[in-house]
Amino acid sequence: MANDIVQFKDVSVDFKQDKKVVQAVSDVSFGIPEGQIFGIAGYSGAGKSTLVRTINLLQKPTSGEVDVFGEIFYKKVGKEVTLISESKLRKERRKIGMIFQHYNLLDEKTVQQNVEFALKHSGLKSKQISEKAVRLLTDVGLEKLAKYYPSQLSGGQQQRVAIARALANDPKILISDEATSALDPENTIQILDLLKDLNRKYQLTVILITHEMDAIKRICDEVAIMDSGKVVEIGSLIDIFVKSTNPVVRQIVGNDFDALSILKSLNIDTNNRNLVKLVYYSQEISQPIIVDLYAKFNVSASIVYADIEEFGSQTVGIMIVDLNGDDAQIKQALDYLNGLDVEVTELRGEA
Ligand SMILES: Nc1ncnc2c1ncn2[C@@H]1O[C@H](COP(=O)(O)OP(=O)(O)OP(=O)(O)O)[C@@H](O)[C@H]1O
Repeated sequence: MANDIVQFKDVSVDFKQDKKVVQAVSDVSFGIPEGQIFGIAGYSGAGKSTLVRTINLLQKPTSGEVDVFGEIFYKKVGKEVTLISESKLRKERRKIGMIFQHYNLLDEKTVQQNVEFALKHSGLKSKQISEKAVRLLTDVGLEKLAKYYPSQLSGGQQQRVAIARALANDPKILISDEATSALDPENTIQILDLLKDLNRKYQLTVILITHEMDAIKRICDEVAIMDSGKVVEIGSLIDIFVKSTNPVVRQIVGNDFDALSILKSLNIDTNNRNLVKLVYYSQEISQPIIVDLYAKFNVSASIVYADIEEFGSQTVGIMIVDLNGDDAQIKQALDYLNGLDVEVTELRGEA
């Protein structure tokens, strides 16, 4: 689409290992909209890092096309290759920052010098470089630690230095490849929230590669699920975590909203019961539903399972209820729920 900052078109990457060929990425096509926090999730070995390394051509595709900033960076159809020039690629790469699980800081340099090092080829004078480094360290909340050495910092603080360094050349895209995987939960949350702040403040497109679903749920706008080199499904958090029925996606993102798996794990048979799944998008709604169904339709709803989860700023609730009452009134009750913007799925006889 026109506002995609990255577009993959039929991208494949093969690696030759001994006599075997490993297809790390297989015919992947999708776009990453500018200004989004876009998650790429999947198990280890799914091809996430390899795919993302094709953006700045750290990895050339075996076939397919990668467009970045609206330009063809690489295109290979048959034997014909179109490739961005070496000098242009060098310039464009500065607009693509990267952070990883390992911080890769220079131990013998201070925090500020680590950031300044990334500005060596920026064309700025040394005073401007210092000022910019201090500004970047302020952005990541480390201005007070500018004179410290990496070994004196916690993992979360070191990752903040790596983020400041990745932002040194004012990138338009920040690729985060498992950047929170080695951090404890508290530092993970702080780094994720920092990425979100930077995304908002600088309209920075963030590509978040992770196997941590909580990270995706906390900050991503959209997510692509990868498995065995392929993209299995792409969508909003609600599309993927709440609505997807793809078994591979469910296996990767969990079954919190998959009624049949929930019932199976609770050992509950759907036959001979009026089990209904209700999904709703507001925290206040669950209690009134139960009360309303009885008051308005004389239908009693006993809760078999209930959960509420946060997806960014969106709250989503799920209840599985067993309805008891007159058939006609149950039907009216379900119609009523549909009208309340509650998604209703009848589960009778499903498993
Ligand atoms: N340079 C390489 N040479 C050979 N095989 C490779 C190379 N890089 C990756 N692979 C293989 O390609 C597949 C995809 O790897 P990739 O690192 O992209 O997956 P991933 O989803 O990012 O997983 P992880 O988070 O573990 O890195 C794996 O089977 C991996 O072993």
